[in-house]
Amino acid sequence: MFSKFEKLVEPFPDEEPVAPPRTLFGFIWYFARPVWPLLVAMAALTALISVIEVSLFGFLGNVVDWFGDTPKETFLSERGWQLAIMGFIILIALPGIQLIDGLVNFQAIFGNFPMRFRYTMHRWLLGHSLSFFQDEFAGRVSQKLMQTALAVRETVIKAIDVFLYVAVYFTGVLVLAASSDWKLALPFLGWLILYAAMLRWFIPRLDRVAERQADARAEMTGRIVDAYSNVQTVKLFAHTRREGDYARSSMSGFLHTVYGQARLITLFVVCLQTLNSLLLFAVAAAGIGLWVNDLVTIGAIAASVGLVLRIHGMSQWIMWEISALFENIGTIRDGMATLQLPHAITDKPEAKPLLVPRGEIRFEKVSFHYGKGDGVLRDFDLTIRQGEKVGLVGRSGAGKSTILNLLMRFHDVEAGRILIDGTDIRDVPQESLREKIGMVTQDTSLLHRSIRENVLYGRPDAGEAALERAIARAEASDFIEDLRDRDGRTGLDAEVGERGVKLSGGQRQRIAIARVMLKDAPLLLLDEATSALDSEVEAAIAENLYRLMEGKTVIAVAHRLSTIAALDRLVVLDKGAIVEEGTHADLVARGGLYASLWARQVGGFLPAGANDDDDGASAIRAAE
Ligand SMILES: Nc1ncnc2c1ncn2[C@@H]1O[C@H](COP(=O)(O)OP(=O)(O)OP(=O)(O)O)[C@@H](O)[C@H]1O
Repeated sequence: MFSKFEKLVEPFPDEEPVAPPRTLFGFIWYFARPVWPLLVAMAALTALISVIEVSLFGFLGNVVDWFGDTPKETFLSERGWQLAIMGFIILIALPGIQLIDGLVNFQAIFGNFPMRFRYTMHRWLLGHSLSFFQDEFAGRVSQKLMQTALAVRETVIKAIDVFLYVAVYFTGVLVLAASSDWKLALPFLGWLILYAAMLRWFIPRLDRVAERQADARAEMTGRIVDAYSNVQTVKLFAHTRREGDYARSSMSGFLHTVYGQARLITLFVVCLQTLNSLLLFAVAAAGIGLWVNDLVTIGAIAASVGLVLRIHGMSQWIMWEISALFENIGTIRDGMATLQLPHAITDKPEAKPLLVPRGEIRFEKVSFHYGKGDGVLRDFDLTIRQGEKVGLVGRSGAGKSTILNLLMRFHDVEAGRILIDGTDIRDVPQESLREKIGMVTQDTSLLHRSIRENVLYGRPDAGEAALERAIARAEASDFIEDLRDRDGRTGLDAEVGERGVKLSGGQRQRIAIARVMLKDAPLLLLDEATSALDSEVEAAIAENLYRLMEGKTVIAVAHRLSTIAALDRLVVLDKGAIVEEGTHADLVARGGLYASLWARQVGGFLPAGANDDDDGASAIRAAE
């Protein structure tokens, strides 16, 4: 029975996720729509339970009246069948309905609904461009994903539960009281009006305080997380105490909002108790007055007092449910600001996979400034022929990484175009573009998985032999053999820790190189690909790296010029424009920017032979 209900909602739908709607209602409905029949069923069951509960009080009143007007001898024969029906409702029908309600609520919706949200939105978020994740903290995005999923579920369920239950229940109460005498309904009506006024006054205030509290909580958590994630800097500057004080000021800001909230709660509880006492008093007084004048029966008074006591407990519940509802709506609004952002870089619907028969890369009048209007790349032209190996050289901030990132389409160019074998990279699916490019970056963070999974990321279907060959070519076999993680897994199966922190920078970079070797894509981008390696390992890898470059078009960026001096052509950038081009020997001979950069790297003088028109190899040796 449980599993039948658990299968009513598919938590992992196949459909490709699309941008969720921008309005609050649209956003909630987008996720609620697939389960609407269950929500309708839940609403109907809630209404039914509510009607039964009120009618139980009505029945209680009748029983009290029967005690007075039916002789004991004939009581069972006269009232037996009515008692049996009520017994059936109490013992069989009500628990049965509550069971179905529970199955729909907990088995079908409770777990599946938020998981469906998370799965859909996670896939949507993964489609965002790199700059989305650079602007947002990863932790913040994932927290929003988790929280908003629960908030959407709670909002939908609470909205049905509270509003429907309350509407049906109070209508039932008024009808029941009025059916004895309309005057008996007056205290309930009065209570309802005052209660609504109270909610109107308290809820917006609680809502505002909850919003301030959420901000204060985010600030407090942010400061604490910042300190933990930069703990090395904190220790380096011996600022442990200062960090404590820094967090303390945000903690006291948070505490302030808690005090504000607690004051409102105390005030609310006192007001509600007073109102409920007034209701009890008014119903009892009205009941006695009406009974004295023979206008109502004892049973009606018993039923009314029963209802008052029930309302006593319920009114507090409603208040918390409504303020929780507002809190959840606040969470959704907050989450929506991040989750519904449209993808900045999208594939054209008619995009066809990229084909790279030759591997020519062409930048045509490319301008790009990270949306700042100016200052990074302007009218940049560069053609890299099939199989050519080009090194990009320039001072820090010249725009080298930007060029590689544009080619990967991590950002879209603001003007001009980038062509691969004549195809504009905006006309092909991003995945097919990136499948054709192998890239090793300076700051390699690994996935929090095993070494094997990290390397296989380059080509998930690669066999064991190919995997081991790639690792050997990246000079990574030795250190991998010695690895052991906390759970005792060794070698390729050892986990690397979050972002690969348990490995040295050079080890991480070798894994990244192995991954790209395994991928074996026709275009290769190396952005400071060997910067974290010591000279010995770098020299050992260099040969394999050159072998990997064979037949591929390569763009390499390196500050250590010796690592790229031997490439076919060096392109020297300054402030986003090409200022020099040529082989290492040409450029050194020219005595321009490259020559001065090179001279500084080899110790303030040009090495012997650097001016000769060799392939730069002697210069490299001199620089080492
Ligand atoms: N995500 C970004 N948002 C805004 N501006 C950026 C961003 N990334 C880089 N920049 C700016 O673009 C310019 C070029 O940066 P880029 O990283 O391409 O230079 P680089 O030549 O690779 O430098 P380095 O050698 O230090 O890595 C710099 O002025 C930098 O501040």
